[in-house]
Amino acid sequence: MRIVDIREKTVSIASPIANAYIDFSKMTCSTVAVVTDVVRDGRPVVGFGFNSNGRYGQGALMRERFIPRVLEADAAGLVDEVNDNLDPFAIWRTMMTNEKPGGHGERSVAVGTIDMAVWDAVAKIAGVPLYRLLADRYRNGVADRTVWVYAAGGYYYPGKDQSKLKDEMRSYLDRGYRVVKMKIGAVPLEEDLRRIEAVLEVVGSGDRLAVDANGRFDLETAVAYARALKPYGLFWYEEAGDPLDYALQAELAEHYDGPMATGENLFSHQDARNLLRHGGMRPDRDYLQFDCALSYGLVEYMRTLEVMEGLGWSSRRVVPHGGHQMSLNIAAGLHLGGNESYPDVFQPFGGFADGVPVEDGHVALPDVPGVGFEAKAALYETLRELVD
Ligand SMILES: O=C([O-])CC(=O)C(=O)O
Ligand SMILES: [Mg+2]
Repeated sequence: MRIVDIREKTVSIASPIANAYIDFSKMTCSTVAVVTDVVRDGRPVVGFGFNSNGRYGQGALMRERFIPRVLEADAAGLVDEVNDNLDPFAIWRTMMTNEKPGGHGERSVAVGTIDMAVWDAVAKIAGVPLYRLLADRYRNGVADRTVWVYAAGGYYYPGKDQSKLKDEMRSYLDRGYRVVKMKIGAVPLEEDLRRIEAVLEVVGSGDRLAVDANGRFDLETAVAYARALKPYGLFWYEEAGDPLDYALQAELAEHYDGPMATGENLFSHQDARNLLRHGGMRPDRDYLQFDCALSYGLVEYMRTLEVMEGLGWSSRRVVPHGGHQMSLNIAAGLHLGGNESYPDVFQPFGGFADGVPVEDGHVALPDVPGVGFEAKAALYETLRELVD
């Protein structure tokens, strides 16, 4: 059993939307196919992966370092004899050969994307959905039947007035979501408060609305927003300051007793550990948003979950960033608290399996081998381009 090829391609996910820090007018992402010599249903098993929005395609790093290391390795060393399958941990170690610690910038995205494709292949070789494989291997066979999801959107874009923002949020509720998320921080506080109040008119109460500043604020601005947001009783206040400014996050907690969320821009278990040690995050109410597709994949994610456990955090406090099916599988199989969803943006990568409705804020997973990409037609069409 061996990996015979790993292919990658950079695809556009450009759109006119903006958050408080970046616009997505030139956004790209990598797609990856891990081609194996294992045959199922008369065809070679191919695992697919892609990286989440917000970091660009990582083709150069994959081509120059990570793909050659896997293809040049002794194939026997990448096999999990016990499970008669590929070994994602051995493949991960091979990819990370001769990589120094620290500085988790873009390579964590490159490795995370290949790792997603490896796990897709592993679950396909086993003939089961990935969440089932994870629950069987690591959670005594118990998987969550459905996963709580919230609808992320509410971006800034040219010509978007409050009535359009309200229409967007109403359409999420119509599609079964109970909690929605909108961007803040790209306009003055007073204007954001008017936008928030417009959305509250649609969703009804603060506990159905999360806001996301995308790391834009200095401490003073973060605190000013905290004071203004407090009376709304929001679902969470996300990424107020720079993702690596743990002191800011800790100080902010002194001014805001409602739930806060952060972590989408932390790409390793060491960074996650620093946040939990020094960021003042509160395990009884705050949320962690680590995204495997940006942070060295599921192999590293398991280390992050271990770090959390060691520091007294339930895995249920994790609601990953990224709105992709990989995190949805991890959520169901490893008992996370939920998953982000982008019903309208970042297509075809956002959203879940076709024909599986969101009901009362929860979504079920399709019963197909692997991550479930084949159950999302528009996405599968894009991924297939790597092998057709
Ligand atoms: O706008 C983005 O970069 C995405 C983001 O923060 C989120 O989904 O939480
Ligand atoms: Mg965010």
